[in-house]
Order: sequence, then C-alpha cells, then structure tokens
Amino acid sequence: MAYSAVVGFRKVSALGISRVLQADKGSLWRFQLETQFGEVLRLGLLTRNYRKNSGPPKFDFTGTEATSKFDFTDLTCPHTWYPIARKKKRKVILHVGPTNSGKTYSALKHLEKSSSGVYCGPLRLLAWEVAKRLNKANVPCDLITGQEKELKEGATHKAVTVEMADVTSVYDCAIIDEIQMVGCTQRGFAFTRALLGIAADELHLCGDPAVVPLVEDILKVTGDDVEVHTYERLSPLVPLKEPVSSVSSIKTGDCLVTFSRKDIYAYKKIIERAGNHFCSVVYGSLPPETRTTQATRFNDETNDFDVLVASDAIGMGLNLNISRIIFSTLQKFDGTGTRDLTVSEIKQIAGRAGRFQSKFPIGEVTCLHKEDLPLLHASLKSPSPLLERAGLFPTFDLLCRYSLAHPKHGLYQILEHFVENAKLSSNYFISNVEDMMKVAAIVDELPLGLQEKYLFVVS
Ligand SMILES: Nc1ncnc2c1ncn2[C@@H]1O[C@H](COP(=O)(O)OP(=O)(O)OP(=O)(O)O)[C@@H](O)[C@H]1O
Repeated sequence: MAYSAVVGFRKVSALGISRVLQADKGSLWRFQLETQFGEVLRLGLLTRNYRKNSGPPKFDFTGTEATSKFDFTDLTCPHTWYPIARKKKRKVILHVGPTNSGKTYSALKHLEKSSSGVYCGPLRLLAWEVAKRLNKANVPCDLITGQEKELKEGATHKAVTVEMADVTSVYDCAIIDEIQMVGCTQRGFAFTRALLGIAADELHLCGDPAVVPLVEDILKVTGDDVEVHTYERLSPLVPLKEPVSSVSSIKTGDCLVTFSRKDIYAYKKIIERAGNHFCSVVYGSLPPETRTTQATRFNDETNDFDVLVASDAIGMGLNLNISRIIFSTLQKFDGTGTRDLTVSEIKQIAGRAGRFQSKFPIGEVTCLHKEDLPLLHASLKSPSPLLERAGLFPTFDLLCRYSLAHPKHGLYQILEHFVENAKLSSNYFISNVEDMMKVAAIVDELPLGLQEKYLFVVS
C-alpha cells in the first residue's frame, strides 16, 4: 500500500477508540532527521555516557550478543539523550508568578529580538497567537502543530505545540510556556523532552512557581545556568461572594466553564434561549480553525457573540476578553473517574478573567452553585503544591534499539516492556501511556515501520 495512503490521514475506530491519526511529510521528516542525527551522535555519546556512568560498557553497537546485555529500560539519565543540547551551556531563565503577570510577554520580548528561535506552547491556539504576533512584528515565524503546518518564507522562528519541538536544531532563543505541565500525567513527557532537549543559547521557561525546585534539580546535571525571575499579577482578580444563580444574571464578557461537550452545548442553548446573548464555544476537540474562529469572534467587540461557554481548554495562557469566569462545577471527568479540580487548575482557569490591557482589566470569578464557593475561594488563596516529578517517555532511538534486539515485538509489546521495567531517577515518572498503547495496538495491525508507528503514538 502506498505510504501516503496509510499515513496521510486515518480515522481509527477499534478497541472503542475513535481518533484521527494524522501525519505530514514535515513531521515525519523531522523524526527521520532526529533519528539520523541520533544515530550518528548516539554512537559517540551513548557509548561515552554509559561507559562513564557504569564502568564497563553495557552496550556494544557491533553485535547482538552485546546488545542483549544493554539495559534498554535504564531511563535514569534522560539528559544524555539530547547530545546537541548538551554541547551548549544554556542560560535558562524561569519566569514564574501567578496568571496574568506578564511572564510570557517578557519571554516573548527576548524571542522577538533573537536571530532564531522557537516558542513551544501547550495549546495550538497559543502557538497560533505567538506566530501571528511575531509575523506582525516582521519576525517571520512558522506555525507547526500536530494538526497543521504554515510555513513563512525566510522564517527564522517557529511557534509550535510542545510535542512538535525540534531537538535537532540549534536556536538563539527558545520559550517553553506553562512549564508546570512537566508534571502532567499524559503530556508531561513532551515538556520534559523540550526542557532537556532544546538546543538554545537562551531557554525561557514560563509558568507556576510550584515548578521551580523540580526544574532546578533536573537541570543540575545539564551544566546549564539557571536564573529565576518572579512576577506579580498585573490586574486584580476578585473572587465573588455570590454565585450566578440564574441565566438572567449572565452578562457580556462572561465565560461559563464546564467540562463536557454535551454540557457546553446545553448551556449555550439555555443562554441563547433567554434572548440576551449569543455564545461562542471553545473546547479541546474542536477543529483548530473553528476554535480560532470562535475565540476571535468572542474577542471581537463588534459582533453579538459576547458570552463564551468553554472547557478547561481555555485554561492555559490564552488572552481572551473575559470579565468573569463562572465555574459550572469544580469537578471533572479525567478519563478514569470524576475528581475535584486541583488548586493549580482552578487558578489557571480563573486567571483568564480580567487580562491586563484587555477590555475588562478587573477580573471576577464565581460559580453557578453556592456550595462550590468555599473550595473556589480557598483554592485561589493557596499556593499550588510543589511539583515533585516530571513525565518521561523513552525516545524513538531507545525503542528502536529494543526492537532490534526483539524483532518479533510490536510497538504495543515494546511499550508494555518499558512501562513495566523502566528504571527512573527520583525526579521522573513514566507518563501515562494507556492511550498510546491503545493506538499502538491498532497501528501494530498496519503495514508501517516502527518510526511511523511511534509518530502516530506520540502525536
Ligand atoms: N509590559 C506589558 N506591556 C503591555 N502588555 C503587557 C505587558 N505585560 C503583559 N502584558 C499583557 O498582559 C496580558 C497577560 O500577559 P502574559 O500572557 O504574559 O501573562 P502570563 O503571566 O504569561 O499569564 P498566564 O500565566 O495566564 O499565561 C497579555 O495580554 C500581555 O500582552
């Protein structure tokens, strides 16, 4: 079967999963390049590092007998996986503080002035916002996400979603936004990969102060210089004492936050039926163009869509014209069960109200239900708990080596082996690969190479 027919665009629905798998030539090229670089540099560096770490070499690249002695599951030195970054003594600047304190703004100023650079964000909309901003400032910037690629002629900069970060290029300046997401059980590994692997002279990390000790500890072994810059909120955020108990109290600039698509559309209908407002909607699984259109429409004062109904997809870094955040609930279903929102999640989402220099410089936050108010108020007052560990996932290079030694194993079996046997240092946990393993089970049935399968699984 032609490669493009298999890899170009595929909707998979088996094992109860329905997910669009998409890859483009660019991202495959990047993975190939990463592997080729990895291949050359790995020969030198892995040998050196493993020799250095453990006396006699564990891994001889010349024979299967020696290969079988190599401990593939030893993930205790992930900083050694990124030889290009390790050649640099990076200046790492942590910009930390509450939401809406200008952390990203300051980091972007450095990126804008740099001769080459990359912005890595947790959301497609954030990458899009940064690409737009840099292009407007005459800094040609590509936009690369898991779903799209918009290349600008002569681009010196890239704005990407963090999974797309390229660890084989060298940059003057790089930003990783919402760096506290290293602790995310699903996506943390992509932030860790960017943190350890981006080869930039200056690396700016923006996020919650709760991440500082962990990042400092992780970077002790990289030889980078680390500075911490602390920020204060630029405009007030006021927790209200009263809930919004009736639809007639909804007003222009309100954002109602709820966590299921069904509820988003149900609330939209209720609000619009009352006759005073039209609603834009934003949630994670909306197609990227639609999400952008909806967010832009809400921000545009000249149209009637003056209320937003959204999921926690708005919770990170987005600059929307929100005056008041209204939580419909402080619980969400996270794939396995319903749980309370964490302090950090509540603060992130609430922080979307009253953005500095927006139409509503004073933000308000409340709930639909009175009984949720004590938890909301307590969370907004508390510091986020310190992060203790960052997510990790083996690189393609490691999986490939394991596969060479176990040629009959499909990707599912390989992942299973890593999850069960991985040896980690105390700063890391193995990312939750349940979803990846479901995809691996499907792509194992397809006539694809390990590299394409890996791409599907991590994208
Ligand atoms: N010095 C400044 N001059 C003008 N606008 C600023 C300045 N600092 C921040 N802003 C604006 O204030 C808003 C919030 O800033 P920014 O997004 O950098 O905050 P943040 O701390 O990164 O927030 P979050 O953690 O919520 O992402 C943005 O619209 C930004 O453009």
